[in-house]
Amino acid sequence: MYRITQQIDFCYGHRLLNYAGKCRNLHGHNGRVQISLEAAELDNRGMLIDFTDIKKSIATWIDSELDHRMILHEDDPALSMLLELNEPVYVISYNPTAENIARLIYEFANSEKLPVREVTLWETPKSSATYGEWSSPSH
Ligand SMILES: Nc1nc2c(c(=O)[nH]1)N=C([C@H](O)[C@H](O)COP(=O)(O)OP(=O)(O)OP(=O)(O)O)CN2
Repeated sequence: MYRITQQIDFCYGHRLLNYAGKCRNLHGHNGRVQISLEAAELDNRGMLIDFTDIKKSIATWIDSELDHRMILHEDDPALSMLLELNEPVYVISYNPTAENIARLIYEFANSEKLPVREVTLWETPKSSATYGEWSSPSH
C-alpha cells in the first residue's frame, strides 16, 4: 500500500456547547489538518494522487468554507447575532470539537472520491484528533 499525506493550515473560531471548561467561550485556533490518502496502485506518473490536485480540492474547500470562520453548532445562541452582523460562520448540527471537525473534513474528502484514509486536526500544537474509517480493529 502507498500512503501520502498533505498538510493544510487554516484559522477558525468556535466554542463548545455542554462543556464546563474555558472552551465554552468563543475563541480561535490556528488549526493544522493532515490528510492521509492510501491506495494499492500508483498511476502512470508514479503518483497515488497529485499533491496539486489535493490542494485544488480540499485546500480550496477549507479556504472557502472554514478558514477565518466561526464553526458553530446550529443551537449556539451566538449564531443569530453573528449572522445578523454578517460575520462568516460554518454551521453544523453537532459540537465543533476537533474530533467532529476532523470528521467533517474527512467526509468532504470522501465526497470528492479521494481515497482518504484518515484526517487529523491539530487544534493546538499539543492536541489533535483523528477520524478515519479503519477496517482493521488492530489499527
Ligand atoms: N477531546 C477534545 N477535548 C477538547 C477539545 C476537543 O475538541 N476535543 N477542545 C477543547 C478546546 O476547544 C480547546 O482546544 C482548548 O484546549 P486546551 O488543550 O485547553 O488548549 P490550550 O492551548 O488553551 O491549552 P493550555 O495548555 O491551557 O495552554 C478542549 N478539550
